[in-house]
Amino acid sequence: MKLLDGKKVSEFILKEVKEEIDQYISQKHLGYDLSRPSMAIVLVGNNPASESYVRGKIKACEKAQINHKIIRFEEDITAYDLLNEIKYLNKSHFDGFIVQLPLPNHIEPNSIINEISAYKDIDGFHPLNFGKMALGQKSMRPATAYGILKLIQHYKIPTNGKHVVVVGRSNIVGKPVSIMLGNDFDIGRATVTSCDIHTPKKLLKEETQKADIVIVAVGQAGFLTSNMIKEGAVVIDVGINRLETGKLVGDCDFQEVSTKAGFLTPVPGGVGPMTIAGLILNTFEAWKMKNLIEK
Ligand SMILES: Nc1nc2c(c(=O)[nH]1)N[C@@H](CN(C=O)c1ccc(C(=O)N[C@@H](CCC(=O)O)C(=O)O)cc1)CN2
Ligand SMILES: [Mg+2]
Repeated sequence: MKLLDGKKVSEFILKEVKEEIDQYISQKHLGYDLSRPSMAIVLVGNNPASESYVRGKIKACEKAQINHKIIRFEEDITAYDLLNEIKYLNKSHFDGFIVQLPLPNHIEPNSIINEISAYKDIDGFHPLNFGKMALGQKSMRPATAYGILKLIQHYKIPTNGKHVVVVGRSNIVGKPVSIMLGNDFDIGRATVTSCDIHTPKKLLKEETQKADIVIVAVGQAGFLTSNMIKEGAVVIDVGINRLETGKLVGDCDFQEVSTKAGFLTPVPGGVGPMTIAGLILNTFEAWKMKNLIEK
């Protein structure tokens, strides 16, 4: 079994992005002095997991030399005030921004996401970007799904004509990764089956046992066991579950699955860092679009 080292691949991507930015700036595209890309992160409340992910995003910005700012709000901010901040950020100098999820229960996330300028939506969550992604058009792509495709690409794992089973259909992971792997691109052209936590376990097992690639994103420790996969399968574990012991685990029974899978992402160090790499790639793309480097 080979580990798919998301930590290493993400470091590689951040370095590459930094160097490409350096190059564009030194070339003075269209004769202008370009400033480096910039991102803002809106963080509401003090959810410890969100704090940790945001720290990861800041570290990645530092490595790629992307300017960054955290904009913090108290847990009890109103949806109205948060929307006003979004409207301000849409017009600001930031090339892109995100609203860290989850939001407090009194704020409906779609009412906020839908107001983000599609040009600055570096999470790729806005309906315009999601729609373009689904149609196979150039767009900002949901960061986790984008990161998973980059990981598959890095390890030269074929997807063309392969059977992929995605377990989980959230808007930020399961749904976009299913669509992207079914699109007509090099990293795509797969036969994709979309399942979730409601798929009867017997049917789910029949599907996953046939899969060349299983992507599991359900948020349940120990959900995917070795009797659910075929020998040599590629297993991509998107889960992040913190056990009572404090240990961080994915959705796979790692010990079991690692004896049977051909490739497997660890948790931590697999998909998580690739999510952040996807965000950095989107920021780079938003910056290039703004500066007319790419349309
Ligand atoms: N606005 C967004 N909110 C959320 C997203 C998102 O893409 N945009 N995704 C998740 C959380 N997430 C990014 O925000 C995220 C999750 C995990 C990691 C990560 O690097 N995990 C590490 C372990 C970190 C730890 O020790 O806690 C790993 O797997 O190695 C990065 C980003 C929900 N919200
Ligand atoms: Mg999902």
